[in-house]
Amino acid sequence: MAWVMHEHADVDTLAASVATELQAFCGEAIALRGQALLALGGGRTPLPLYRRLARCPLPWSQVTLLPTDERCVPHDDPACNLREIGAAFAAADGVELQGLTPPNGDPETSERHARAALAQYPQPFDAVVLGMGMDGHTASLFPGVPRLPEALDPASDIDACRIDPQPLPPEAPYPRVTLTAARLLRARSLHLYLSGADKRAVLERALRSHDPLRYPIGAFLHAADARLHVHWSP
Ligand SMILES: O=C1O[C@H](COP(=O)(O)O)[C@@H](O)[C@H](O)[C@H]1O
Repeated sequence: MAWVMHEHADVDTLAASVATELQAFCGEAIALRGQALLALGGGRTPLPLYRRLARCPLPWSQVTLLPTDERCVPHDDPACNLREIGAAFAAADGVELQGLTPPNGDPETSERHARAALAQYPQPFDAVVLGMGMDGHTASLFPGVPRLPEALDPASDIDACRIDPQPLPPEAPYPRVTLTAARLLRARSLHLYLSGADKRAVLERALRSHDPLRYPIGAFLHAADARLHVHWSP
């Protein structure tokens, strides 16, 4: 089994429990290597977790955060994952935020920008926090996009790629750049953070499906060489 389920009573307990785990991963990484590197999912669901983690005592100037994926919008746009993650970590004094896209969000240069940004950091990530959409996408690995097989290939040496979801998701209708499954799967610890009955139903379908092209989160749930910790609350 490549996944382990952790169920929590409510969203507060979920956020507190995962924040404590991530604090420990950061502390260990800083003690061993002098820095911690986390890739964090965007969207709304994980924001309470990030606000909670930001209040944990850590030497934040030794922590770097990157989004797992980005919408190609200017960095001051409310749809920008980096902007929302940065706001959630306002209490984490000195934390470094690394964007995947240029400040103007130009889609044409976003893939190159993301690869150059990632190349500055050692591998692997100390922790990755993934989210999941109602269509089974995770990061910006959307079902049905032509580049999905390449972006999901666990043996790929590509770290990031541009994705143009078709149709564009109504809640965030933008071209995207995403970290690839290969880069994310190499993380020292891998977490999927979910709440609500609707997302649980999608998760159950992805667990049964074994088709990551239909449910991209399946590439992580059923990965041969990685263990995904699934954290869920009603
Ligand atoms: O567009 C995105 O959606 C997913 C899920 O977001 P949520 O708002 O339903 O929690 C997210 O994991 C991904 O990083 C983001 O870009």
